[in-house]
Amino acid sequence: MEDSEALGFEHMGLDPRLLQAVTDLGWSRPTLIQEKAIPLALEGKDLLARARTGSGKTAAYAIPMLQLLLHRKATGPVVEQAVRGLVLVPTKELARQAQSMIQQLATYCARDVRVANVSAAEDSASQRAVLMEKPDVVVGTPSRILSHLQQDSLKLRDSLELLVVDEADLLFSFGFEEELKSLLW
Ligand SMILES: Nc1ncnc2c1ncn2[C@@H]1O[C@H](COP(=O)(O)OP(=O)(O)OP(=O)(O)O)[C@@H](O)[C@H]1O
Repeated sequence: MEDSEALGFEHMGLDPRLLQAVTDLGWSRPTLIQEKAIPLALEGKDLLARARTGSGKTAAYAIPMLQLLLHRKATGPVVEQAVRGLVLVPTKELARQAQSMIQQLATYCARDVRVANVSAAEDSASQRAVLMEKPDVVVGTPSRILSHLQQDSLKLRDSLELLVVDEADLLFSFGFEEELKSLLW
């Protein structure tokens, strides 16, 4: 956002650990999509957002997701560790990129919010082991997520609170529609 009236990260009510990560990344101000999306997502609104490539969409969903999870852990009743956030992406490469970005933003709160990419190249057994630890956020392609749901290595029904469908147009054009439906309905 080039406008001097832009709402800076420091005025979004973010956890200082997230602000520190943003500073370390050298981001002095939010991009337009971040400025618009983050406050609404923090209010708990459902969003459908569209912006050109490279406009910072990953952080636009990752920052509020991390903030909401941190806030819940800091202020809510103590609840069992569970997968509360799911990020669906169309390809393994995008899963890697999304996880890497989320992980960078979670650098200073990695103990409180754990993020796992189930589409990483490891075998299914290693992924099951990761899922047994109940990471707070799981990133993956629909086919991989569905396969873990079917094997019961991933359970979302009673715990999922935050869902991101990243690159939704690609996800649908890759023919994931049926998998997405079985996942989400
Ligand atoms: N507020 C910001 N200030 C400066 N750089 C930023 C900011 N937010 C994100 N970036 C950087 O912009 C680049 C693009 O971000 P990102 O990959 O999230 O964009 P995207 O919109 O998701 O792109 P794509 O559609 O290709 O996935 C990354 O290198 C990221 O580190």
